[in-house]
Amino acid sequence: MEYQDILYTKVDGVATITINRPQRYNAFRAQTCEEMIHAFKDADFDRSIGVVVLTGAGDKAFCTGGDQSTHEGGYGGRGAIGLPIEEVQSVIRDIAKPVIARVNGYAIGGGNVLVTLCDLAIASETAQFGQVGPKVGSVDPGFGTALLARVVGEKKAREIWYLCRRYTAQEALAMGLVNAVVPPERLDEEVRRWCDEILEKSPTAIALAKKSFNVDTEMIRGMGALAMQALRLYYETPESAEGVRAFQEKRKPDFRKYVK
Ligand SMILES: CC(C)(COP(=O)(O)OP(=O)(O)OC[C@H]1O[C@@H](n2cnc3c(N)ncnc32)[C@H](O)[C@@H]1OP(=O)(O)O)[C@@H](O)C(=O)NCCC(=O)NCCSC(=O)c1cc(O)c2ccccc2c1O
Repeated sequence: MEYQDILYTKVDGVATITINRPQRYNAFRAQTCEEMIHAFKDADFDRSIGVVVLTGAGDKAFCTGGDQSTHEGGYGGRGAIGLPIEEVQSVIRDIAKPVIARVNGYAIGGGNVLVTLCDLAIASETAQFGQVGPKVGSVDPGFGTALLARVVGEKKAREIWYLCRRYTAQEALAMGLVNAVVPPERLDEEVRRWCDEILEKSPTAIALAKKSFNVDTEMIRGMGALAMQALRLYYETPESAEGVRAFQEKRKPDFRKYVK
């Protein structure tokens, strides 16, 4: 597969997938998801690879979720919402190798979900985290909500989704969303150090550990699949459209008339 939206490199046992859409703050569209799925599978099948790093191009954003400029009641590609994001989420969990999020900037919306899903996360001091779904007419009521609650606790996860605030890297560390925070100039070195420590370990033991960690939260995948069908219907409503339009028009959304 020829990649347009991602960069994919392999160096000394580490595969790095970089979402390469800095002009869109590394938001993903359908094409980006297809390429990420392909690259993760390649890394899984490649016996020279022991760890996968997921990151974003540039220093502004790790990933800001779905590309709102391609969102018109759906994202126009494959799957229930026109974006096979549930397959990206699944492949991160399913590959037998640890995935480390190298969080170099904004991890917002679906980008924050990716951080939640990665086995480990190392953030630059400049990174910012948060959810925006209820502000922009969307929600990820699967791994986005339920797995987040497992990672940061119920109260914090509800705060993150209901208030849509932004959190600093230090706050993300305190809530357990990331494993380490370093100055931006030390990010690559720190990520490599963590990768090298993993690469020294038994790959079979690591794979068994990863798969065993997944078991406890596996039912969330089913919840997410159901949610995608519901989201398809939600995206067709004026309420969801108001959120997308407000983001595109750089104004506050007006959802009050949709209170049930
Ligand atoms: C990321 C921000 C907090 C940055 O704010 P800031 O004020 O610093 O900068 P701007 O807002 O001016 O943004 C700069 C520039 O980037 C463009 N941009 C940023 N994010 C996106 C995006 N996601 N899509 C398209 N473009 C984006 C922005 O338009 C500006 O471009 P200009 O040309 O105007 O300069 C802030 O930008 C922000 O809050 N972004 C919103 C992010 C967003 O709405 N994301 C989508 C949420 S929905 C989602 O991600 C999602 C993901 C999933 O995985 C799901 C899975 C299952 C179900 C649902 C899912 C889902 O809904």
